[in-house]
Amino acid sequence: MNNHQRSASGAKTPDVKLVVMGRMGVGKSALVVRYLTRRFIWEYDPTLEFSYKHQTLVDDDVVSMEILDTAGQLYGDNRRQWEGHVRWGDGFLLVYSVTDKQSFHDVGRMKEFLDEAKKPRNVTAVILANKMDLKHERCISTDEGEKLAQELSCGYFEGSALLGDGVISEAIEELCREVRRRKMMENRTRRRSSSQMAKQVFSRVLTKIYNS
Ligand SMILES: Nc1nc2c(ncn2[C@@H]2O[C@H](COP(=O)(O)OP(=O)(O)OP(=O)(O)O)[C@@H](O)[C@H]2O)c(=O)[nH]1
Repeated sequence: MNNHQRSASGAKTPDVKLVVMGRMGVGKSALVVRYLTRRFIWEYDPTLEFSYKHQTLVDDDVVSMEILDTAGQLYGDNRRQWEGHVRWGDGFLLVYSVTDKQSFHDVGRMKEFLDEAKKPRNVTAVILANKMDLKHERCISTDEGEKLAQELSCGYFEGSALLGDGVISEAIEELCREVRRRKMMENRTRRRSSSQMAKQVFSRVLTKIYNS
């Protein structure tokens, strides 16, 4: 895997691991770099995957995250590598370009792939429609985007890495919130079942003592 590590803030082990997915050229790298640096860079090496560590405030809590900006197709020879990404990730940002119909259709396939790979757990994902600045080339409407998001049970955001309208931050914060909420619930369930188990063991021991 051509996966390079870059640390944007020297962050510690991440609380939240995010994977950015989407068809080639939809603007994944532009969005991630915009989020981390507030700058727009026109060209990136399309063959490379990068992961970035970052810390931010979400609802007044410091959250450390690692963001994996993926590259390449979901299917074919890379399938194993993708399954690894999916197992690694807690939350998924599914990006399409409003100027590229195929990238819109790919979102459904990506979600299907995630659901399959994460079974039986639910997948935490949001959809981000990018390149909203290209109004004259737009071929996917807001209604279509919202409908898809509803069908796939994902949050929906639309914006532009070029304009840097803050939408990428909103989408990432929403993902962080959802991932942390899920983790908290899972921990609570785990704690509850281990304390129930401890109670059962304790009561079995007491019964044995009582009967002997
Ligand atoms: N007009 C406009 N162009 C954008 C926007 N976001 C990205 N681009 C351009 O779209 C092209 C592809 O952007 P990338 O960020 O490399 O896309 P990617 O999804 O990471 O592509 P791969 O790494 O090949 O999968 C570049 O030329 C970007 O400058 C946007 O919001 N508006």
